[in-house]
Amino acid sequence: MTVTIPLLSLRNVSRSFGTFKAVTDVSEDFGPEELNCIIGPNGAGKSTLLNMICGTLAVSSGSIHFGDESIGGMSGDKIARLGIARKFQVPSVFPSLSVVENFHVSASNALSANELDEILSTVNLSVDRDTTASELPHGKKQWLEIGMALSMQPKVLLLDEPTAGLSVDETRATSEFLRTLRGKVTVVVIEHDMAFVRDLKAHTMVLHHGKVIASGSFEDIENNDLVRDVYLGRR
Ligand SMILES: Nc1ncnc2c1ncn2[C@@H]1O[C@H](COP(=O)(O)OP(=O)(O)OP(=O)(O)O)[C@@H](O)[C@H]1O
Repeated sequence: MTVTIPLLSLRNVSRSFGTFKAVTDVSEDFGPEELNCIIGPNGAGKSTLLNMICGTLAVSSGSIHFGDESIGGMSGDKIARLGIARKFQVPSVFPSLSVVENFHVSASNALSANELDEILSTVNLSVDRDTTASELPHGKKQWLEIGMALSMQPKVLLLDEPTAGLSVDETRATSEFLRTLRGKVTVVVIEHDMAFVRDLKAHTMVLHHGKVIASGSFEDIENNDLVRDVYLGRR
């Protein structure tokens, strides 16, 4: 029997703001090179959880392990250097640089021509390689930023609403290319768009009022009565 050791492991992770508990006792494992999704209504604690994983916010209690390293209290820079890359909801790119230059600037180690081509092709930007970032439409800026995070050659890629502001076709293309990352990098995506989450076929965790109310395949989640109640607004 093969035992998969989780790459990222959260145990009883909590975060309070004053007396308000934004995240309470979250325990979850993210396996190596798996696709994972975190969903939940507005204010459920999704971004707070991601912020704790990448070191933007300290945990109030509980532990976060990356491999066998405890990263719960580490600075964001140190966590990034260990191999956890984060893309925020609003694209932040170098507007006057070309797509390829943006990738080179983001790379932690020099990218070979093959690595560069692979990233360009993954995020559908091969034909735009020499386009100045400021001239890209919003959707391609989102992809550029995912490419910039991939240029760091991370072990974990954290994405906060990568489909924000994208068209239906762009959203579908995004889930298609994220699926190709399975087997290459551990991906954790926060999303609101249920069609996208269904398409992604990822391990899905549902947060509600800061607590995990369900975790499993998207089919399990979709058929879970409590999750349906939460999304239909009955709780
Ligand atoms: N710095 C902060 N100070 C005080 N309260 C905060 C802070 N950051 C988040 N919160 C509160 O914590 C709760 C969880 O917020 P969070 O942004 O993590 O939710 P979310 O699930 O990502 O929501 P959304 O889907 O709307 O982005 C919210 O009630 C929010 O107002």
